[in-house]
Amino acid sequence: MTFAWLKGHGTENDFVLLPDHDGTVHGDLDASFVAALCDRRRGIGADGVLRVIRSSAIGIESAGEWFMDYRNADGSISEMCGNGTRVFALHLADEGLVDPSQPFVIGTRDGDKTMSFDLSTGSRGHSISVDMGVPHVRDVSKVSAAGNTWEAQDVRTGNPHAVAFVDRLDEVGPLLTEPDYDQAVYPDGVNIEFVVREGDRHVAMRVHERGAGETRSCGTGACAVAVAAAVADAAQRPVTYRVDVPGGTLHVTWDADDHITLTGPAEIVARGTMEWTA
Ligand SMILES: N[C@@H](CCC[C@H](N)C(=O)O)C(=O)O
Repeated sequence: MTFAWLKGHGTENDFVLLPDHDGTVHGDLDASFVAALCDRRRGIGADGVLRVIRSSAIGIESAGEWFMDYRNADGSISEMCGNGTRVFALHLADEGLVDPSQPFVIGTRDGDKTMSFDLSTGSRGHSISVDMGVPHVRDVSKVSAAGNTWEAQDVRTGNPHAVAFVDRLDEVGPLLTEPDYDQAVYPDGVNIEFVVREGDRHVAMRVHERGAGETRSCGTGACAVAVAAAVADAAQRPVTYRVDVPGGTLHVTWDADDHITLTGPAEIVARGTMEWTA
């Protein structure tokens, strides 16, 4: 099989994009194929795959023509990827498949998301916002790493997150293995964020992602972190947090209508075709 691919990232959370508009190229998108593509030694290398497919072709109801079929680096499916939405939207705009001068909708497994480009700087794609919908704040459980245990706020931003405020980001160790968490609270696994305060409405985080390990950024995670910080701060909404990640900076606004908006950059860095023999 020969297929086209692109490589992009949002604050260094990187993705292989697979154009497959009618679903005829990749079929069911096999998990072992996704894992091989994402492998940083024997594949292209990425934290996840974004298949670009028509909503009608994947059979999921959406007001948007285009569906972000997201897969983690290990081949597992997640409901949502915040950084992925911006990279996906930039690709659609680059290919002339959407008009970036107007907000437009893309489909995801967490429902429809409205994308908006800030074209004011003239550098299209360098500031893209996504309406992430309404977060769900649940209970507190515990997470452990490097011999330490912290309380972690359960926040759902389309996918599950455990947000732990720590004194220093290096006290969680190298995060080469998954931190311990309460499997009764997160039976389907969890993305775990470790957060420090940097100033007023300003935090920094590291993340261990379900299905990908430690990554340089996580958009849904940044949203969960901002929500956890706003809850801890008893902040009046609307409120905006700057969230520094190892791969850059994101901004998260939690509005009076309860919706969260994630804003950050996106870039397409490479493209090619690949011969694949199973
Ligand atoms: N990096 C993503 C989140 C990807 C999905 C996550 N690993 C999960 O399994 O839920 C983001 O930017 O949100």
